[in-house]
Amino acid sequence: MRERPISATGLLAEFIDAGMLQLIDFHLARRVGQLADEADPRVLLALALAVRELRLGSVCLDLTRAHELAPEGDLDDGTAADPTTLDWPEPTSWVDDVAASRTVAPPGGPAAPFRLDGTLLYLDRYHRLETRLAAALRARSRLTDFVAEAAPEPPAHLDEHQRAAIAAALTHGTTVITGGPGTGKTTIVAELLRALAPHAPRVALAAPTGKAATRLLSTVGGSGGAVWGGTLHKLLKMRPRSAVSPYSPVDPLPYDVVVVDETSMVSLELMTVLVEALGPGTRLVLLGDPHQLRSVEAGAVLADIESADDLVSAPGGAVARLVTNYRSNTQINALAEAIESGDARRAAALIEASEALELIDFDPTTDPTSLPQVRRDALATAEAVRGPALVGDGEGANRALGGHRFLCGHREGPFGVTHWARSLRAWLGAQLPDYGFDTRHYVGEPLLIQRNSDLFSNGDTAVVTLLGDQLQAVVDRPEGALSLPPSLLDDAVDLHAMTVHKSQGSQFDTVSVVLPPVGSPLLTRELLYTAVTRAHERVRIYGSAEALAKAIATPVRRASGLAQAPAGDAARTDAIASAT
Ligand SMILES: Nc1ncnc2c1ncn2[C@@H]1O[C@H](COP(=O)(O)OP(=O)(O)OP(=O)(O)O)[C@@H](O)[C@H]1O
Repeated sequence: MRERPISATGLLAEFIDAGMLQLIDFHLARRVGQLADEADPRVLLALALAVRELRLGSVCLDLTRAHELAPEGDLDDGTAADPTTLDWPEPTSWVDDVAASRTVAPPGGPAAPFRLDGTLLYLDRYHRLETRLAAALRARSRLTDFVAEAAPEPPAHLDEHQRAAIAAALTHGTTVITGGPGTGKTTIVAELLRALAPHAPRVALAAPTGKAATRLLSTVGGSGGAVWGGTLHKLLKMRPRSAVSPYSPVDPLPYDVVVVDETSMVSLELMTVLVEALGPGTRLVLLGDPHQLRSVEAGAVLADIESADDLVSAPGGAVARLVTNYRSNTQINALAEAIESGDARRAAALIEASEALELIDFDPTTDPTSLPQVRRDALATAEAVRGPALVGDGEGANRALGGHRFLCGHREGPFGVTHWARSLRAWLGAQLPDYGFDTRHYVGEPLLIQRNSDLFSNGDTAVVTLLGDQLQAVVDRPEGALSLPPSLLDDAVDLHAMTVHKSQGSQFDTVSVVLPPVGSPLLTRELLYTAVTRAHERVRIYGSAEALAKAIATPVRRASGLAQAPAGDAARTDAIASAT
């Protein structure tokens, strides 16, 4: 039985019991209701669901589609109820009741903790962020200073989409370049910066993670001119957990061009701060793959911008799409396309027909290392890493580490990283001499770094290597291997398996994906797509055919009003004026 406070009764109790609301959602809605004398359970339900949706990454709740929401978690105890059997309020009168509540105000209306914009219910702060971002992007789309600029002919070896993307970025103030892995996003940034060097000498290359920023900098940093590289937080001089930057249109970022990689991982808040920090003379180029997993915080900004007609649009803005994956084999590309388009039957047929693709069902109650393919991949990778590590070749060990990776959707439980990494290490410890001690470092130990420093980035990997008679952690850095005493990486974690989330931006020859089980909220199309597209030669999917089909049929729904915000919406513009 789920925990439920005695203050929750009636409708709210029903939704808590069904796994649709957590206690935090309930308490927040109830407190706001108390402060504003709001006792209507239908209104409190709307507020609580809006809080829940924000917690899960949506910017708002569409009241007319609330009945499509699924319960969260609690897979094992079977207490999650079928949400269609719940007593959902009738949408039209629900919207009216919510609109009439003192807890809620319309866009541009008086101060209130929640805003109702049409049928979208927001926490006020997120409505303001969305309004500010839409206004800032639209204002940039009206900048025409770059439009007439003479664009040199892009290099002939690039494909037509890549050439069009470079031409777009040369002649627009804001350009969004989307494309799956290996479609040449990084390649064209190098070409773009070369072409821009005469007019745009001050360049900033940024990304949401330190690792992605370093990778971009090392790949394209040598294209000429002075190039700054780092995380978006560093670029914007934002303190941890702060949403404020000292930069603004009055005192903008001092760059001629700002390029952002891995934009799909950028939250609504961070994107708003970024776009508002740009002066009219600064070009903005956003790169990313909108089909990958979204930011940890609320928002799906890249996907919203790509799908909206007028957020980044002519004359000052352009969206360009790259399509050809030059890195992965064609079967992996075809599988990724089938996943992306929601075609589970085609995905299953491709897996059935291809040598490079495998679906392996497994029993979660048995140890993962009871599966022969798991044992083979784990042992082959550990031996390939340990060999060079034993003879002081840290770079070779890191290269071998990129040969294969176990990726899990879950962190905990039988499908999770902790369980898989622990059992893989224990089994390998029985196969290889001096391998896999819990208490001290060992030769060939694969590590995942989880914090940023001046020397390394969160997400970097390292292998413990025997250098002379010393154990050193050799960190894989884009600019070259870095040797450190392993004690400096004591907070790094075991890398026999990692989460799909953490794998974003990385590539491996072979990927083994451990799918979450049917019923898990993490079993989504984006998770599977992200995992599969990390591989360029071979993919093994550990999970049932049902879980595979379910993942492909379940796109992450992140509600936001960004893509639909009507152009020139007076109410929204007024809201900005009153908010700032
Ligand atoms: N037009 C092209 N012809 C041949 N090879 C290409 C072309 N464009 C890119 N490549 C090659 O394809 C590989 C992938 O390119 P790149 O790293 O730029 O893609 P990406 O979109 O940035 O990938 P990811 O997002 O996965 O890092 C590189 O080895 C690059 O040299």
